[in-house]
Amino acid sequence: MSPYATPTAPRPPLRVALAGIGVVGGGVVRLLEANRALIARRAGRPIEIVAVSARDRHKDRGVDLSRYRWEDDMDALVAAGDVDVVVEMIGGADGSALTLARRALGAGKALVTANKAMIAHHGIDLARIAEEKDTPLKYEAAVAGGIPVIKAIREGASANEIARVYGILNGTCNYILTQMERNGASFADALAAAQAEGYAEADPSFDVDGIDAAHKLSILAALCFGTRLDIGAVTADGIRGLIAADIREAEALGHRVRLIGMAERDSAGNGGALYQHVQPCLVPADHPLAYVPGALNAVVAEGNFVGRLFFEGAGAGAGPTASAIVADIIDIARDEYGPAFAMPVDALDAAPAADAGARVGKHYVRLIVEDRIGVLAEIAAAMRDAGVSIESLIQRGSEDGDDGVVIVLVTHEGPASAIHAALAILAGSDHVVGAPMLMPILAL
Ligand SMILES: NC(=O)c1ccc[n+]([C@@H]2O[C@H](COP(=O)([O-])OP(=O)(O)OC[C@H]3O[C@@H](n4cnc5c(N)ncnc54)[C@H](O)[C@@H]3O)[C@@H](O)[C@H]2O)c1
Ligand SMILES: N[C@@H](CCO)C(=O)O
Ligand code: NA
Repeated sequence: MSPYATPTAPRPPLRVALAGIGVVGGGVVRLLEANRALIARRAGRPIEIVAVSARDRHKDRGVDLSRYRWEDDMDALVAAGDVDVVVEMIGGADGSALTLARRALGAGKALVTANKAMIAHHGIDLARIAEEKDTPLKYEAAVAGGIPVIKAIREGASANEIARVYGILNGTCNYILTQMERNGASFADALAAAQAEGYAEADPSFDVDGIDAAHKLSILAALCFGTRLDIGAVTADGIRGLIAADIREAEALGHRVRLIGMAERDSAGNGGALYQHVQPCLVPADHPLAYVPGALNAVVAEGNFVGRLFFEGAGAGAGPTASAIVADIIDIARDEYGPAFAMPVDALDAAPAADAGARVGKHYVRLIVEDRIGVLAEIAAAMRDAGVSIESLIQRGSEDGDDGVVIVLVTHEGPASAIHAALAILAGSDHVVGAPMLMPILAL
């Protein structure tokens, strides 16, 4: 039948079961209820919640679940004959979420998930089951929340070879950084506020240690480069080590600090090796990424015909995440789906990991040192011995509550491995207090 044809009989409703009714699950219930009529017109048929399941039936979630069938046991969602789509919003790479996902796909049901940890670790396995069962596996909400970036790259940019993909992939970290930058908030207070807003993972160390962004980056890399997901090849440094002085010094240097995930083909052409790294970086203050505030995310993809694409929008929170999940459900209702990673699993290549230490660029190094004669000479000697050329060096007074003075170095272009070597030398110094902070200065 032509897709333009009016169906002779109304299409039956698409029947959806929701597993995990927390921040995201509550948002999905609210969205499906609020936009029910519009969604039915766009999807060509009604979308109905037929069953819900979570850990605690009696928890107050601010949504009325009494009109939906409650299942204590998630397996019942898979076994039910009246469920077409299972929506997984539990979280965690393994455990209940993975068991549910495998069983749902194995039973030939469509799976929609917001779970980047699970997709990053098990996406290939799950995509294989989906292919074998000819059923959809959709995960728009898993990467950059409400930004339709999976759809944009998988479909809109599918004609392009993509050389590089990068961006702000964690709403919690961006919220913390902008709170520190704009309001002088402490790290702990800003994190608590992000948690209260529902942005953070159940264990917020996944956010602040860069792990959540690494999950998302690995998924983007697979999509952009046609490579097999390899979370083990992604290195991640988080934002725990940042202090207020880093935010100030970055500004004084004409930059802002952002947690950036970047995946790129090795320009040295080492058999298509892939660089995949998450780390706090100095971004030029006039680059669009520097203007991304709060829990927003942004993704930049560079295609060989389309050029630079920039996507920005809410990366976390109930509403935006629900928007992405329901868009996936609508695609399923329209029978619009294809391979999860834009090509069949067997067509994806394995890409070796590129040597991150060989990457050349300018770097920001912040040290806290004892205020005594000879310390600057010691730092300069460590840099010289490791082959690091210093462009500028600033010494500031002591940080509140700290004994030492703050030294900020900007290096000339050089390999990251040389700076690591210099910092390893300085780690042996009695005069360096605490851990240094190293950030690439991006030239975007
Ligand atoms: N919060 C966000 O902004 C956001 C955005 C994008 C993606 N996500 C992802 O969405 C998923 C859910 O996140 P959330 O913020 O809604 O979490 P949440 O903690 O608010 O909700 C999780 C839900 O799963 C249930 N649950 C947890 N463990 C369970 C188990 N073992 N068995 C049965 N039920 C269990 C909980 O009872 C709760 O209802 C995660 O994968 C998260 O990474 C969250
Ligand atoms: N904890 C995640 C949720 C969205 O994936 C974040 O802060 O970005
Ligand atoms: Na998204």
